[in-house]
Amino acid sequence: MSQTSTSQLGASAIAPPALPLQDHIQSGPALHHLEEDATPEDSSEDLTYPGLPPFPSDIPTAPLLRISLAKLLSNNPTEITNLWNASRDLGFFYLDLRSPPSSSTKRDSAHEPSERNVDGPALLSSAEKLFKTGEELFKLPTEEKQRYDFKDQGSYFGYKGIGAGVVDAQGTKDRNEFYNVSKDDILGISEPLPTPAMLSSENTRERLKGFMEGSHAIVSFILGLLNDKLSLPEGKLQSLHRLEEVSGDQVRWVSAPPQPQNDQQKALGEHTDFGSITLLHNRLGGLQVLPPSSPSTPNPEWTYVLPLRHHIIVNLGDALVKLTAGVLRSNIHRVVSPPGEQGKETRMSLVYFARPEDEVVLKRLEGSGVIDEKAKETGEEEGEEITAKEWILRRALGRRAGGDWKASAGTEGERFKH
Ligand SMILES: O=C(O)CCC(=O)C(=O)O
Ligand SMILES: [Fe+2]
Repeated sequence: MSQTSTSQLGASAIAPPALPLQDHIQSGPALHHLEEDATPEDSSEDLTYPGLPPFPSDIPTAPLLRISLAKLLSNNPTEITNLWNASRDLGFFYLDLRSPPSSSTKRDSAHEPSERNVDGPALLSSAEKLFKTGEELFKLPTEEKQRYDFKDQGSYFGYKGIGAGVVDAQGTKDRNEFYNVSKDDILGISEPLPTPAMLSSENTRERLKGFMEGSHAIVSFILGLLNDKLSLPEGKLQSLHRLEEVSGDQVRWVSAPPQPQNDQQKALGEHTDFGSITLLHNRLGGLQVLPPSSPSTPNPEWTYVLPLRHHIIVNLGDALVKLTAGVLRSNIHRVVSPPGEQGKETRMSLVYFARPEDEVVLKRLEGSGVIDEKAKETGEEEGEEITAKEWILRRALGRRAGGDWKASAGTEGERFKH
């Protein structure tokens, strides 16, 4: 296969020419370049969201690699290398969920168990419907939504109102509301939690079930590819994330109303995600990442992630950092007001958070030379023994108003150590 290597910052790697991207932030030499295979991107594609103001063309955006799920499914080695590099360098990438454009990317191994239920277009249409559900959900009166805040019962599932979370150590209130739905509840693995009537209808539960199964299938598929690259024993990562086992996996709707022009606070404070893999459906800007520092970028700057239609944003969380001694990266991100005209809209995201099963102890996995090598290189000591359940509860509730901000820190501090 002919391969050319272009800069990771090249526009074709990130966004189509229809969305002119200015000089991107200078990312350091530590970042890998995008490997491109012989299939060129369709330059006529329009990746803006219809009916929404466009993301301003003069604002720099982060150099996330665009990876095609169809190419991953067809075992395209270049695409798999890009996935591996993105997972180590930035821990964030776009995943194009569209069907293969031509027979050249037909799945030749679609019957592998790890690929069952992997269906990008179906996930996109299911997300479309759930966006509408989310819009209706947040229209409910605040007092009604408030009845489903279960923080006092030690649970992060259910509702979190605007200002019920904090964005920094000073306790500044957040500017968004969440609704978290547990995978175990929807799949009948745990007792159902009380919900507003619109979420308990059979229709909505079926829709959520399909979305959770489809999201989980993509997560397992990605975990399988990472497992191979890490040279872990066959199926190891997937075995820690079984759909039918008890875990903190959840769907979250996030909604932030427009903010006053003269008072733009962070909607969601800086954080790394707690779990393993996050699949994020975004339509408006506002998400920002802090690119990894390197000798050429001593002062990394918060940089917007441009939402791309037909794509999701995938990011890795702390659990994978802990399991791999930092081979995989969980990058800091936050949410601010969408820029320009987009700031006049209510910003909603739909997220699937995949986490290790509750009882998985988050410590370095055995059986991988890549992980052993990394641990040796960084001198990583075996840290505290904490289960996924304890870790996620501590992190999630510590970011609520009145929680312990310091104790709820994630792996982001680690990056400054090495
Ligand atoms: O809304 C977004 O774009 C990101 C939300 C997020 O980072 C989170 O809920 O962990
Ligand atoms: Fe996040």
